[in-house]
Amino acid sequence: MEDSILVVNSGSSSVKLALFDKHHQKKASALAEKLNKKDAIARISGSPEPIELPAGADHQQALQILIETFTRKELLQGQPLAIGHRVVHGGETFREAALIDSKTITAIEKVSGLAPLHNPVNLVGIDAMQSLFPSVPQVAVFDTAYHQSLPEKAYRYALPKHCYEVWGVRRYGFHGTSHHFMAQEAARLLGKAVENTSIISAHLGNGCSITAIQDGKSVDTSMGLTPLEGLVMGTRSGDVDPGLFDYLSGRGVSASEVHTMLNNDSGLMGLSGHTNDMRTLCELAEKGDKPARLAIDVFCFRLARYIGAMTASLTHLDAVVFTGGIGENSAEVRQETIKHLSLLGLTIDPERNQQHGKQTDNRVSHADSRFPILTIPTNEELVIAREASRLARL
Ligand SMILES: Nc1ncnc2c1ncn2[C@@H]1O[C@H](COP(=O)(O)OP(=O)(O)O)[C@@H](O)[C@H]1O
Ligand SMILES: CC(=O)OP(=O)(O)O
Ligand SMILES: [Mg+2]
Repeated sequence: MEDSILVVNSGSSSVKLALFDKHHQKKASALAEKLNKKDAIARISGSPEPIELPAGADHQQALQILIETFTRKELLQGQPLAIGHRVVHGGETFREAALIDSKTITAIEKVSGLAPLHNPVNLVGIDAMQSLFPSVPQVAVFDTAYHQSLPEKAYRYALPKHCYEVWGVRRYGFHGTSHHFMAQEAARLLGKAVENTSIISAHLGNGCSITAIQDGKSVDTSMGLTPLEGLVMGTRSGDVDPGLFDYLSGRGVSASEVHTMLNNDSGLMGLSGHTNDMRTLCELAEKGDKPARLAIDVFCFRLARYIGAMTASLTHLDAVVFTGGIGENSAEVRQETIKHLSLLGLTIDPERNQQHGKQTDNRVSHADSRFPILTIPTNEELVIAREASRLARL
């Protein structure tokens, strides 16, 4: 008898799948990447053999092949009990996860232009799963939902009122599923109730954002109307002067070219001219590559400025938390960032930091640090599986 909950996390060029049992233990996971490219490829975790995808395979094809592989390997027997999807932008409609029906899909479509790298592929994932498993309940878990607690002073831009009232131009915030999980995990590690726990949570993956969490609730965050604002990211610029549009248009660069530049060709990729992969950049910088060093420096300095800024939203602080592929694994990024924050009394313990806090109690801060600094592995898939179970009433 099948007891799986399937989680689908579609990114711009990749799709991640995870299978959980009814008790939310992970049974299997898979990743398909380089989608829509000649060398599209997939892999099931723990299996050494990659799965061949047809050249140029898209999200729909990749999902179908991965589900067939799960079924052939008897990781999935029959239909899952429920399917949870990560959906990046939920606008102001969704304060929490929602069962997917035609109304939910229309609402997701309506805000797709605000997360152009994410929402359209999230919808492809939903459509693919509805075709494969038409009678299974499906749930959308929104990156924006956790940030619906932002106070108005944090979510409004200083723009003419009608921008918000007519067009919904406001800060929404993203990676909420991960930041929410950080609040819960930090509370558990610190032995506190989440309602009394206040942290600064830095989610540093391909997309990067930082959130101030006061007493378990998001009160400020670095991403805005779209997932472009704020920190330096893999290929996204984060904050730039909006005067850039006018300046570059005077030099023959169209708005859509600037959009592509800021989303796809900037950030670590733009500064280094090599790659958006932080691990590779650290290796290159170690060998003396100057653009790679600069990319890391700009990344860490911007992050440090934001950690400082986030303290304005908090009345107390229990910990600064690092997560995401970079936050969990890069001792160098944590060290270089925290170096800028000695005025706040934050200090790193080099040995604990090298071990990513794993051999201790998740702490990478020095005993003298005014506030603890923790590394916590994020687990967006687990949160999505829990939400899917809850809404599907399993
Ligand atoms: N050991 C490491 N050192 C530095 N960076 C790392 C390390 N492991 C992973 N990363 C970086 O993490 C980033 C990807 O983060 P991840 O959270 O997996 O991304 P996504 O947002 O796609 O889920 C990449 O820049 C990658 O280089
Ligand atoms: C919202 C966002 O930036 O997501 P990701 O990090 O998956 O690109
Ligand atoms: Mg991610």
